[in-house]
Amino acid sequence: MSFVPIPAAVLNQWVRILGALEKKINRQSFETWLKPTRFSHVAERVLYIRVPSVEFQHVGDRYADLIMEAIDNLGLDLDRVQFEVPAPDPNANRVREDGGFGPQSSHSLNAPRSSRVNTGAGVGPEQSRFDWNSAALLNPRYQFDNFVTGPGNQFAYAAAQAVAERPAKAYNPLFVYGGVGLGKTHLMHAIGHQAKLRYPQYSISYISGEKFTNEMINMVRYEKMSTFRDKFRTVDILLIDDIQFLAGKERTQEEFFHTFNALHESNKQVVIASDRPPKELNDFEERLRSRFEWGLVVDVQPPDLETKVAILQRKAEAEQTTLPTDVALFIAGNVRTNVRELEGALTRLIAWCSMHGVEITLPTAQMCLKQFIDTQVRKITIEAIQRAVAEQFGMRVAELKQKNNSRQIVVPRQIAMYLAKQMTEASLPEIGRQFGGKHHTTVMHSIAKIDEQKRHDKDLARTLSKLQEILG
Ligand SMILES: Nc1ncnc2c1ncn2[C@@H]1O[C@H](COP(=O)(O)OP(=O)(O)OP(=O)(O)O)[C@@H](O)[C@H]1O
Repeated sequence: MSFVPIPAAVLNQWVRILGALEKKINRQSFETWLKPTRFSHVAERVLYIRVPSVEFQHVGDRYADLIMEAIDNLGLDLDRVQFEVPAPDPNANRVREDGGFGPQSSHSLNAPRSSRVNTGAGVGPEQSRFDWNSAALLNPRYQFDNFVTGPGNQFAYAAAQAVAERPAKAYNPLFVYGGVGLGKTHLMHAIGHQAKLRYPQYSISYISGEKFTNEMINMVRYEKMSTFRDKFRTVDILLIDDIQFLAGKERTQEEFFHTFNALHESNKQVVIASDRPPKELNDFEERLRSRFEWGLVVDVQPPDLETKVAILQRKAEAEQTTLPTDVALFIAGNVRTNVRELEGALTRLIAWCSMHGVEITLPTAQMCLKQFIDTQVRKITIEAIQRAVAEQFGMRVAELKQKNNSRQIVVPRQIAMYLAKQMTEASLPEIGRQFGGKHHTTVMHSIAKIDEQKRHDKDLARTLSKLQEILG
Protein backbone atom coordinates (compact mmCIF):
# COMPACT_ATOMS: atom_id res chain seq x y z
CA MET A 1 0.00 0.00 0.00
CA SER A 2 1.49 3.34 -0.92
CA PHE A 3 1.58 6.06 1.70
CA VAL A 4 1.07 9.62 0.52
CA PRO A 5 2.31 12.04 3.18
CA ILE A 6 0.28 15.17 3.85
CA PRO A 7 2.37 18.22 2.96
CA ALA A 8 3.32 20.06 6.15
CA ALA A 9 2.07 23.38 4.79
CA VAL A 10 -1.41 21.94 4.35
CA LEU A 11 -1.42 20.25 7.72
CA ASN A 12 -0.26 23.48 9.29
CA GLN A 13 -3.22 25.46 8.04
CA TRP A 14 -5.46 24.12 10.78
CA VAL A 15 -2.65 24.36 13.34
CA ARG A 16 -2.24 28.03 12.43
CA ILE A 17 -5.96 28.68 12.60
CA LEU A 18 -6.06 26.98 16.01
CA GLY A 19 -3.13 29.14 17.11
CA ALA A 20 -5.11 32.26 16.21
CA LEU A 21 -8.28 30.97 17.90
CA GLU A 22 -6.42 30.08 21.07
CA LYS A 23 -5.66 33.76 21.59
CA LYS A 24 -9.26 34.79 21.15
CA ILE A 25 -11.29 32.41 23.25
CA ASN A 26 -11.04 31.33 26.83
CA ARG A 27 -8.75 28.48 27.67
CA GLN A 28 -11.39 26.10 28.86
CA SER A 29 -13.51 26.44 25.71
CA PHE A 30 -10.43 26.02 23.58
CA GLU A 31 -9.29 22.89 25.43
CA THR A 32 -12.77 21.40 25.40
CA TRP A 33 -13.99 22.15 21.91
CA LEU A 34 -11.11 22.96 19.62
CA LYS A 35 -8.08 21.08 20.84
CA PRO A 36 -9.63 17.64 20.20
CA THR A 37 -10.28 18.50 16.52
CA ARG A 38 -8.03 16.97 13.87
CA PHE A 39 -7.00 17.96 10.39
CA SER A 40 -8.52 15.59 7.83
CA HIS A 41 -7.77 16.78 4.32
CA VAL A 42 -8.07 19.66 1.89
CA ALA A 43 -10.03 19.41 -1.34
CA GLU A 44 -11.00 22.18 -3.73
CA ARG A 45 -9.99 24.90 -1.26
CA VAL A 46 -12.15 23.37 1.46
CA LEU A 47 -10.36 22.42 4.67
CA TYR A 48 -11.91 19.31 6.23
CA ILE A 49 -11.60 18.94 9.99
CA ARG A 50 -12.57 15.87 11.98
CA VAL A 51 -14.28 16.16 15.35
CA PRO A 52 -14.34 13.26 17.81
CA SER A 53 -18.06 12.94 18.46
CA VAL A 54 -21.48 14.26 17.73
CA GLU A 55 -21.29 16.47 20.84
CA PHE A 56 -18.99 18.66 18.78
CA GLN A 57 -21.59 19.29 16.12
CA HIS A 58 -21.97 22.94 17.12
CA VAL A 59 -18.27 23.78 16.96
CA GLY A 60 -18.42 25.01 13.38
CA ASP A 61 -21.41 27.14 14.15
CA ARG A 62 -20.11 28.55 17.40
CA TYR A 63 -16.70 29.59 16.16
CA ALA A 64 -17.58 30.39 12.54
CA ASP A 65 -16.80 34.08 12.77
CA LEU A 66 -13.48 33.59 14.48
CA ILE A 67 -12.43 30.86 12.07
CA MET A 68 -13.30 33.02 9.07
CA GLU A 69 -11.47 35.91 10.60
CA ALA A 70 -8.38 33.75 11.20
CA ILE A 71 -8.44 32.46 7.62
CA ASP A 72 -8.62 36.01 6.31
CA ASN A 73 -5.97 37.34 8.69
CA LEU A 74 -3.59 34.49 7.93
CA GLY A 75 -4.19 34.93 4.19
CA LEU A 76 -4.91 31.21 3.73
CA ASP A 77 -6.00 29.99 0.35
CA LEU A 78 -9.25 28.47 1.58
CA ASP A 79 -12.87 29.06 0.70
CA ARG A 80 -14.41 27.18 3.56
CA VAL A 81 -13.90 24.91 6.52
CA GLN A 82 -16.01 21.79 6.79
CA PHE A 83 -16.28 19.91 10.08
CA GLU A 84 -16.85 16.20 9.80
CA VAL A 85 -18.93 14.62 12.54
CA PRO A 86 -18.77 10.85 12.97
CA ALA A 87 -21.96 9.04 12.00
CA PRO A 88 -24.35 9.06 14.94
CA ASP A 89 -26.14 6.06 16.34
CA PRO A 90 -28.63 5.13 13.60
CA ASN A 91 -31.37 4.70 16.19
CA ALA A 92 -30.91 8.07 17.76
CA ASN A 93 -33.54 10.73 17.24
CA ARG A 94 -32.37 13.17 14.71
CA VAL A 95 -33.56 15.64 12.21
CA ARG A 96 -33.25 14.55 8.61
CA GLU A 97 -31.38 16.50 6.00
CA ASP A 98 -34.69 17.32 4.40
CA GLY A 99 -36.04 18.64 7.64
CA GLY A 100 -37.51 15.45 9.12
CA PHE A 101 -36.31 13.02 11.78
CA GLY A 102 -35.46 9.44 11.21
CA PRO A 103 -33.17 7.03 9.54
CA GLN A 104 -33.39 8.34 5.96
CA SER A 105 -30.31 10.50 6.27
CA SER A 106 -27.03 8.78 6.80
CA HIS A 107 -25.66 11.71 8.78
CA SER A 108 -27.00 14.94 10.07
CA LEU A 109 -25.46 18.30 9.56
CA ASN A 110 -25.21 21.23 11.82
CA ALA A 111 -26.53 24.59 10.79
CA PRO A 112 -23.44 26.68 10.07
CA ARG A 113 -23.29 30.26 11.15
CA SER A 114 -21.97 31.22 7.78
CA SER A 115 -21.71 29.56 4.44
CA ARG A 116 -17.97 29.25 4.92
CA VAL A 117 -17.85 27.18 8.06
CA ASN A 118 -19.92 24.08 8.17
CA THR A 119 -20.32 21.03 10.35
CA GLY A 120 -21.28 17.77 8.82
CA ALA A 121 -20.35 14.30 7.89
CA GLY A 122 -19.73 12.54 4.65
CA VAL A 123 -20.74 15.50 2.54
CA GLY A 124 -19.70 15.32 -1.08
CA PRO A 125 -18.30 18.42 -2.71
CA GLU A 126 -21.39 18.91 -4.83
CA GLN A 127 -23.62 19.12 -1.79
CA SER A 128 -21.27 21.18 0.29
CA ARG A 129 -20.76 23.74 -2.45
CA PHE A 130 -24.46 24.54 -2.34
CA ASP A 131 -24.27 24.45 1.41
CA TRP A 132 -28.00 24.07 1.60
CA ASN A 133 -28.23 21.46 4.25
CA SER A 134 -29.61 23.28 7.24
CA ALA A 135 -30.84 20.45 9.36
CA ALA A 136 -29.30 20.15 12.78
CA LEU A 137 -29.31 17.45 15.32
CA LEU A 138 -31.42 18.63 18.15
CA ASN A 139 -29.14 19.03 21.09
CA PRO A 140 -29.82 15.98 23.28
CA ARG A 141 -29.07 18.04 26.39
CA TYR A 142 -31.99 20.40 25.78
CA GLN A 143 -34.99 18.54 27.14
CA PHE A 144 -38.07 19.58 29.08
CA ASP A 145 -37.11 17.52 32.10
CA ASN A 146 -33.84 19.32 32.66
CA PHE A 147 -35.29 22.78 32.15
CA VAL A 148 -35.64 24.40 35.55
CA THR A 149 -38.72 26.53 35.91
CA GLY A 150 -39.34 29.61 38.02
CA PRO A 151 -41.58 32.67 37.90
CA GLY A 152 -39.73 34.09 34.88
CA ASN A 153 -40.07 31.14 32.52
CA GLN A 154 -42.99 29.05 33.80
CA PHE A 155 -45.46 30.34 31.27
CA ALA A 156 -43.10 29.89 28.32
CA TYR A 157 -42.32 26.37 29.53
CA ALA A 158 -46.01 25.45 29.79
CA ALA A 159 -46.74 26.90 26.36
CA ALA A 160 -43.81 25.00 24.83
CA GLN A 161 -45.03 21.76 26.38
CA ALA A 162 -48.55 22.34 25.09
CA VAL A 163 -47.21 22.88 21.58
CA ALA A 164 -45.09 19.72 21.73
CA GLU A 165 -48.09 17.72 22.91
CA ARG A 166 -50.58 19.14 20.42
CA PRO A 167 -48.71 20.66 17.48
CA ALA A 168 -50.72 23.20 15.48
CA LYS A 169 -53.64 22.75 17.87
CA ALA A 170 -52.54 24.58 20.99
CA TYR A 171 -50.89 27.82 19.89
CA ASN A 172 -49.82 28.55 16.35
CA PRO A 173 -47.42 30.19 16.02
CA LEU A 174 -45.77 30.12 19.40
CA PHE A 175 -43.53 33.16 19.67
CA VAL A 176 -40.96 33.03 22.51
CA TYR A 177 -38.82 36.06 23.27
CA GLY A 178 -36.30 37.08 25.90
CA GLY A 179 -32.74 38.15 26.65
CA VAL A 180 -29.48 36.38 25.89
CA GLY A 181 -28.91 32.93 27.37
CA LEU A 182 -32.27 32.58 29.07
CA GLY A 183 -33.28 29.25 27.58
CA LYS A 184 -35.18 30.04 24.37
CA THR A 185 -33.12 27.64 22.28
CA HIS A 186 -33.34 25.04 25.03
CA LEU A 187 -37.14 25.23 24.93
CA MET A 188 -37.24 24.98 21.15
CA HIS A 189 -35.10 21.86 21.10
CA ALA A 190 -37.21 20.42 23.92
CA ILE A 191 -40.32 20.93 21.78
CA GLY A 192 -38.57 19.06 18.96
CA HIS A 193 -37.60 16.12 21.19
CA GLN A 194 -40.98 15.83 22.87
CA ALA A 195 -42.98 16.17 19.65
CA LYS A 196 -40.84 13.52 18.05
CA LEU A 197 -41.54 11.13 20.89
CA ARG A 198 -45.27 11.75 20.61
CA TYR A 199 -45.42 11.87 16.81
CA PRO A 200 -42.54 9.79 15.41
CA GLN A 201 -43.77 10.22 11.84
CA TYR A 202 -43.48 14.02 11.96
CA SER A 203 -40.76 15.85 10.15
CA ILE A 204 -39.32 18.56 12.32
CA SER A 205 -36.92 21.25 11.27
CA TYR A 206 -34.91 23.53 13.50
CA ILE A 207 -33.06 26.43 11.91
CA SER A 208 -31.71 29.81 12.97
CA GLY A 209 -32.81 32.99 11.22
CA GLU A 210 -29.24 33.50 10.10
CA LYS A 211 -28.99 30.07 8.55
CA PHE A 212 -32.38 30.48 6.88
CA THR A 213 -31.08 33.68 5.31
CA ASN A 214 -27.77 32.17 4.20
CA GLU A 215 -29.43 29.15 2.69
CA MET A 216 -31.88 31.28 0.82
CA ILE A 217 -29.09 33.43 -0.61
CA ASN A 218 -27.23 30.33 -1.75
CA MET A 219 -30.33 28.84 -3.28
CA VAL A 220 -31.07 32.02 -5.19
CA ARG A 221 -27.49 32.02 -6.43
CA TYR A 222 -27.75 28.44 -7.63
CA GLU A 223 -31.31 28.82 -8.90
CA LYS A 224 -32.60 26.21 -6.51
CA MET A 225 -35.40 28.14 -4.91
CA SER A 226 -37.93 25.38 -5.50
CA THR A 227 -35.73 22.98 -3.48
CA PHE A 228 -35.50 25.55 -0.72
CA ARG A 229 -39.26 26.08 -0.70
CA ASP A 230 -40.04 22.37 -0.71
CA LYS A 231 -37.70 21.87 2.16
CA PHE A 232 -39.34 24.34 4.51
CA ARG A 233 -42.91 24.24 3.35
CA THR A 234 -43.34 20.51 3.79
CA VAL A 235 -42.35 20.06 7.43
CA ASP A 236 -44.82 19.36 10.23
CA ILE A 237 -43.05 21.54 12.76
CA LEU A 238 -40.77 24.44 11.92
CA LEU A 239 -38.67 25.78 14.80
CA ILE A 240 -36.99 29.01 13.81
CA ASP A 241 -34.55 30.59 16.24
CA ASP A 242 -33.25 34.18 16.41
CA ILE A 243 -35.82 35.52 13.95
CA GLN A 244 -34.50 39.04 14.66
CA PHE A 245 -31.70 38.22 12.24
CA LEU A 246 -34.16 38.75 9.38
CA ALA A 247 -34.46 42.46 10.25
CA GLY A 248 -33.99 44.61 7.19
CA LYS A 249 -33.67 41.60 4.87
CA GLU A 250 -36.63 42.15 2.62
CA ARG A 251 -36.19 39.19 0.32
CA THR A 252 -35.70 36.74 3.19
CA GLN A 253 -38.71 38.15 4.99
CA GLU A 254 -40.77 37.76 1.83
CA GLU A 255 -39.71 34.13 1.58
CA PHE A 256 -40.37 33.51 5.24
CA PHE A 257 -43.77 35.15 4.91
CA HIS A 258 -44.76 32.61 2.23
CA THR A 259 -43.24 29.74 4.20
CA PHE A 260 -45.19 30.82 7.24
CA ASN A 261 -48.45 31.10 5.29
CA ALA A 262 -47.97 27.73 3.61
CA LEU A 263 -47.36 26.02 6.94
CA HIS A 264 -50.08 27.82 8.82
CA GLU A 265 -52.66 27.20 6.11
CA SER A 266 -51.89 23.49 6.05
CA ASN A 267 -52.15 23.34 9.82
CA LYS A 268 -48.47 22.84 10.56
CA GLN A 269 -46.81 24.18 13.68
CA VAL A 270 -44.45 27.15 13.65
CA VAL A 271 -42.39 28.11 16.70
CA ILE A 272 -40.38 31.32 16.63
CA ALA A 273 -37.75 32.59 19.07
CA SER A 274 -36.53 36.14 19.20
CA ASP A 275 -34.55 38.47 21.42
CA ARG A 276 -37.46 40.95 21.46
CA PRO A 277 -41.25 40.95 21.13
CA PRO A 278 -42.89 41.16 17.68
CA LYS A 279 -43.77 44.83 18.14
CA GLU A 280 -40.13 45.74 18.64
CA LEU A 281 -38.90 43.90 15.58
CA ASN A 282 -37.89 47.00 13.70
CA ASP A 283 -37.20 46.68 10.00
CA PHE A 284 -39.76 43.90 9.78
CA GLU A 285 -42.73 44.03 7.49
CA GLU A 286 -45.95 44.73 9.35
CA ARG A 287 -47.68 41.71 7.79
CA LEU A 288 -45.03 39.43 9.34
CA ARG A 289 -45.07 41.12 12.72
CA SER A 290 -48.81 40.81 12.92
CA ARG A 291 -48.67 37.13 11.97
CA PHE A 292 -46.22 36.52 14.79
CA GLU A 293 -48.96 37.63 17.15
CA TRP A 294 -51.64 35.35 15.71
CA GLY A 295 -50.94 32.56 18.18
CA LEU A 296 -49.32 33.05 21.56
CA VAL A 297 -46.50 35.42 22.45
CA VAL A 298 -44.60 34.50 25.64
CA ASP A 299 -41.51 35.96 27.22
CA VAL A 300 -38.68 34.40 29.16
CA GLN A 301 -37.52 36.59 32.02
CA PRO A 302 -34.17 36.34 33.82
CA PRO A 303 -34.24 33.77 36.62
CA ASP A 304 -34.60 34.90 40.21
CA LEU A 305 -32.09 33.82 42.84
CA GLU A 306 -33.92 30.60 43.79
CA THR A 307 -34.23 29.53 40.16
CA LYS A 308 -30.54 30.24 39.59
CA VAL A 309 -29.65 28.09 42.59
CA ALA A 310 -31.93 25.30 41.33
CA ILE A 311 -30.34 25.48 37.86
CA LEU A 312 -26.88 25.21 39.40
CA GLN A 313 -27.89 22.25 41.57
CA ARG A 314 -29.42 20.49 38.59
CA LYS A 315 -26.32 21.04 36.47
CA ALA A 316 -24.06 19.85 39.29
CA GLU A 317 -26.16 16.70 39.63
CA ALA A 318 -25.82 16.07 35.92
CA GLU A 319 -22.04 16.32 36.39
CA GLN A 320 -22.31 13.98 39.39
CA THR A 321 -20.89 16.68 41.61
CA THR A 322 -22.10 17.81 45.01
CA LEU A 323 -22.58 21.53 45.15
CA PRO A 324 -22.92 22.94 48.67
CA THR A 325 -25.78 25.41 49.04
CA ASP A 326 -23.55 28.28 50.17
CA VAL A 327 -21.47 27.86 47.00
CA ALA A 328 -24.58 27.74 44.82
CA LEU A 329 -25.84 30.90 46.51
CA PHE A 330 -22.49 32.60 46.04
CA ILE A 331 -22.45 31.86 42.29
CA ALA A 332 -26.14 32.68 41.82
CA GLY A 333 -25.75 35.96 43.67
CA ASN A 334 -22.78 37.06 41.60
CA VAL A 335 -23.69 35.95 38.10
CA ARG A 336 -26.39 38.34 37.12
CA THR A 337 -28.91 37.00 34.65
CA ASN A 338 -27.52 34.93 31.85
CA VAL A 339 -27.94 31.18 32.47
CA ARG A 340 -25.17 30.43 30.00
CA GLU A 341 -22.77 32.38 32.20
CA LEU A 342 -24.12 30.67 35.27
CA GLU A 343 -23.25 27.34 33.68
CA GLY A 344 -19.85 28.69 32.65
CA ALA A 345 -19.04 29.62 36.24
CA LEU A 346 -20.01 26.17 37.49
CA THR A 347 -18.05 24.36 34.79
CA ARG A 348 -15.03 26.43 35.62
CA LEU A 349 -15.35 25.69 39.32
CA ILE A 350 -15.76 21.95 38.81
CA ALA A 351 -12.80 21.79 36.43
CA TRP A 352 -10.61 23.86 38.75
CA CYS A 353 -11.41 21.77 41.82
CA SER A 354 -10.89 18.49 40.03
CA MET A 355 -7.59 19.71 38.58
CA HIS A 356 -6.33 20.75 42.00
CA GLY A 357 -7.82 17.73 43.73
CA VAL A 358 -9.77 19.86 46.22
CA GLU A 359 -13.37 19.83 47.41
CA ILE A 360 -15.87 22.44 46.28
CA THR A 361 -16.20 24.85 49.19
CA LEU A 362 -17.06 28.52 49.52
CA PRO A 363 -13.41 29.67 49.88
CA THR A 364 -12.32 27.64 46.83
CA ALA A 365 -15.26 29.02 44.83
CA GLN A 366 -14.42 32.58 45.88
CA MET A 367 -10.82 32.11 44.85
CA CYS A 368 -11.43 30.27 41.61
CA LEU A 369 -14.25 32.51 40.39
CA LYS A 370 -12.79 35.83 41.47
CA GLN A 371 -11.67 36.86 38.02
CA PHE A 372 -14.85 35.54 36.40
CA ILE A 373 -17.00 37.54 38.77
CA ASP A 374 -14.89 40.69 38.47
CA THR A 375 -15.33 40.51 34.71
CA GLN A 376 -19.06 40.14 35.20
CA VAL A 377 -19.13 43.25 37.30
CA ARG A 378 -17.19 45.17 34.72
CA LYS A 379 -19.12 43.71 31.82
CA ILE A 380 -19.37 46.25 29.06
CA THR A 381 -22.28 46.26 26.68
CA ILE A 382 -22.55 47.44 23.11
CA GLU A 383 -25.25 49.89 24.21
CA ALA A 384 -22.84 51.45 26.72
CA ILE A 385 -20.23 51.78 23.99
CA GLN A 386 -22.73 53.35 21.62
CA ARG A 387 -23.77 55.85 24.29
CA ALA A 388 -20.17 56.79 25.10
CA VAL A 389 -19.22 57.20 21.44
CA ALA A 390 -22.37 59.20 20.65
CA GLU A 391 -21.64 61.52 23.54
CA GLN A 392 -18.02 61.92 22.53
CA PHE A 393 -19.02 62.96 19.00
CA GLY A 394 -22.07 64.99 20.02
CA MET A 395 -24.57 62.86 18.18
CA ARG A 396 -27.53 60.60 18.96
CA VAL A 397 -27.16 56.83 19.42
CA ALA A 398 -29.83 56.29 16.73
CA GLU A 399 -27.57 58.01 14.21
CA LEU A 400 -24.93 55.32 14.70
CA LYS A 401 -27.48 52.76 13.55
CA GLN A 402 -28.83 54.63 10.56
CA LYS A 403 -28.05 53.83 6.96
CA ASN A 404 -26.26 57.14 6.67
CA ASN A 405 -22.80 56.95 5.15
CA SER A 406 -21.67 60.53 5.63
CA ARG A 407 -18.21 60.83 7.12
CA GLN A 408 -19.52 62.44 10.34
CA ILE A 409 -21.46 59.27 11.03
CA VAL A 410 -19.24 56.61 9.47
CA VAL A 411 -16.14 57.34 11.57
CA PRO A 412 -17.89 57.28 14.98
CA ARG A 413 -19.74 54.14 13.90
CA GLN A 414 -16.49 52.45 12.92
CA ILE A 415 -14.97 53.46 16.24
CA ALA A 416 -17.94 52.08 18.15
CA MET A 417 -17.76 48.80 16.21
CA TYR A 418 -14.05 48.57 16.90
CA LEU A 419 -14.62 49.08 20.63
CA ALA A 420 -17.46 46.58 20.62
CA LYS A 421 -15.10 43.97 19.22
CA GLN A 422 -12.32 44.85 21.66
CA MET A 423 -14.38 45.23 24.80
CA THR A 424 -17.25 42.75 24.51
CA GLU A 425 -17.56 39.13 23.55
CA ALA A 426 -20.09 39.88 20.82
CA SER A 427 -19.59 38.15 17.47
CA LEU A 428 -19.31 40.15 14.25
CA PRO A 429 -22.91 39.36 13.20
CA GLU A 430 -24.14 40.38 16.66
CA ILE A 431 -22.27 43.69 16.44
CA GLY A 432 -23.72 44.21 12.97
CA ARG A 433 -27.21 43.60 14.28
CA GLN A 434 -26.81 46.18 17.03
CA PHE A 435 -25.74 48.77 14.49
CA GLY A 436 -28.95 48.66 12.50
CA GLY A 437 -28.42 45.32 10.77
CA LYS A 438 -25.02 45.79 9.17
CA HIS A 439 -23.47 42.77 7.48
CA HIS A 440 -20.64 41.11 9.42
CA THR A 441 -18.18 41.87 6.60
CA THR A 442 -18.96 45.58 7.04
CA VAL A 443 -18.18 45.22 10.73
CA MET A 444 -14.96 43.38 9.94
CA HIS A 445 -13.95 46.09 7.49
CA SER A 446 -14.71 48.87 10.01
CA ILE A 447 -12.65 47.19 12.73
CA ALA A 448 -9.73 46.62 10.38
CA LYS A 449 -9.90 50.23 9.23
CA ILE A 450 -9.73 51.67 12.75
CA ASP A 451 -7.07 49.18 13.75
CA GLU A 452 -4.93 50.30 10.82
CA GLN A 453 -5.60 54.01 11.19
CA LYS A 454 -4.91 54.24 14.90
CA ARG A 455 -1.30 53.27 14.25
CA HIS A 456 -0.50 56.59 12.56
CA ASP A 457 -3.36 58.86 13.62
CA LYS A 458 -2.50 60.09 17.12
CA ASP A 459 -5.83 61.90 17.59
CA LEU A 460 -7.72 58.73 16.85
CA ALA A 461 -5.50 56.73 19.20
CA ARG A 462 -6.17 59.30 21.95
CA THR A 463 -9.92 59.20 21.35
CA LEU A 464 -9.88 55.43 21.55
CA SER A 465 -7.98 55.33 24.84
CA LYS A 466 -10.21 58.02 26.29
CA LEU A 467 -13.31 56.02 25.39
CA GLN A 468 -11.77 52.84 26.73
CA GLU A 469 -11.01 54.61 29.98
CA ILE A 470 -14.56 55.95 30.29
CA LEU A 471 -16.01 52.51 29.60
CA GLY A 472 -13.48 50.41 31.51
N1 LIG B 1 -34.33 27.30 32.96
C1 LIG B 1 -33.24 26.64 32.57
N2 LIG B 1 -32.95 25.43 33.10
C2 LIG B 1 -31.84 24.77 32.74
N3 LIG B 1 -30.94 25.22 31.85
C3 LIG B 1 -31.19 26.41 31.29
C4 LIG B 1 -32.33 27.20 31.62
N4 LIG B 1 -32.30 28.34 30.91
C5 LIG B 1 -31.19 28.29 30.16
N5 LIG B 1 -30.52 27.14 30.38
C6 LIG B 1 -29.24 26.74 29.78
O1 LIG B 1 -28.51 27.92 29.51
C7 LIG B 1 -27.81 27.82 28.27
C8 LIG B 1 -28.25 28.95 27.36
O2 LIG B 1 -29.60 28.74 26.97
P1 LIG B 1 -30.14 28.97 25.49
O3 LIG B 1 -29.05 28.76 24.50
O4 LIG B 1 -31.38 28.18 25.33
O5 LIG B 1 -30.47 30.51 25.59
P2 LIG B 1 -31.10 31.48 24.52
O6 LIG B 1 -32.18 32.21 25.22
O7 LIG B 1 -31.48 30.74 23.28
O8 LIG B 1 -29.90 32.45 24.26
P3 LIG B 1 -29.49 33.29 22.93
O9 LIG B 1 -30.43 34.46 22.90
O10 LIG B 1 -28.09 33.69 23.23
O11 LIG B 1 -29.62 32.40 21.76
C9 LIG B 1 -28.14 26.45 27.73
O12 LIG B 1 -27.09 25.56 28.05
C10 LIG B 1 -29.41 26.04 28.45
O13 LIG B 1 -29.49 24.65 28.61
